[in-house]
Amino acid sequence: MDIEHITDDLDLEKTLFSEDEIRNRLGELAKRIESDYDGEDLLLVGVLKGAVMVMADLARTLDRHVEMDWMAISSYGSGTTSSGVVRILKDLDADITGRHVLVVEDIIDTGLTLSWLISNLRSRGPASVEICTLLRKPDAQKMSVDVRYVGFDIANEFVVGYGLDYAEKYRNLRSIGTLAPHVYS
Ligand SMILES: O=P(O)(O)OC[C@H]1O[C@H](OP(=O)(O)OP(=O)(O)O)[C@H](O)[C@@H]1O
Ligand code: HPA
Ligand SMILES: [Mg+2]
Repeated sequence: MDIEHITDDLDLEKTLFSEDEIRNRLGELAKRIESDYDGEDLLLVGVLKGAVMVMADLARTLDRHVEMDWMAISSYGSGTTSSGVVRILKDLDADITGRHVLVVEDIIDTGLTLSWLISNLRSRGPASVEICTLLRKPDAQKMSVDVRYVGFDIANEFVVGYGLDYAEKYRNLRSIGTLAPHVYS
């Protein structure tokens, strides 16, 4: 019995996207990315920790050279205050001046994290900054974010798996789903 089976049985209410569905959709996005950046240098920037799975699978699906770098940021105020204030915990190793940057994310929820991050990256003088996110919640967005590559638009409900956590758990599920009510109580 693998770990996904165990946690699926106990804690997931419904599965939204299976491992296969995620893989297929990333394959489609990868084809568009290959074509859009044909002949260009490309730096993928993953946002820790949630983007780890998307980054690992997207990067391996891309049939071209890419560089990978990571940022860790801590968001404040995305709950009641909605201030969108963000602190950098780990900055990029790379200087992105003049480079094509593709930010890789697991989810855009309110949009506060990415709207802050994109303006921060733009201030560094890159050739371009675009976003690839596996999930987006259109009904939850407080800040509009211009996203070039979206895996799936989903309803405004809390999801876990494939990098997405609830209190740091469930990131290692292979599929994405919602949690059963007993988990929250
Ligand atoms: O659009 P928003 O409302 O800003 O939410 C999206 C952000 O929230 C999650 O990160 P989180 O802060 O939970 O950190 P994690 O990736 O380490 O789980 C997710 O990975 C995005 O980065
Ligand atoms: O729905 C979500 N699940 C997990 N982490 C998140 N961070 C923002 N939205 C979510
Ligand atoms: Mg989280």
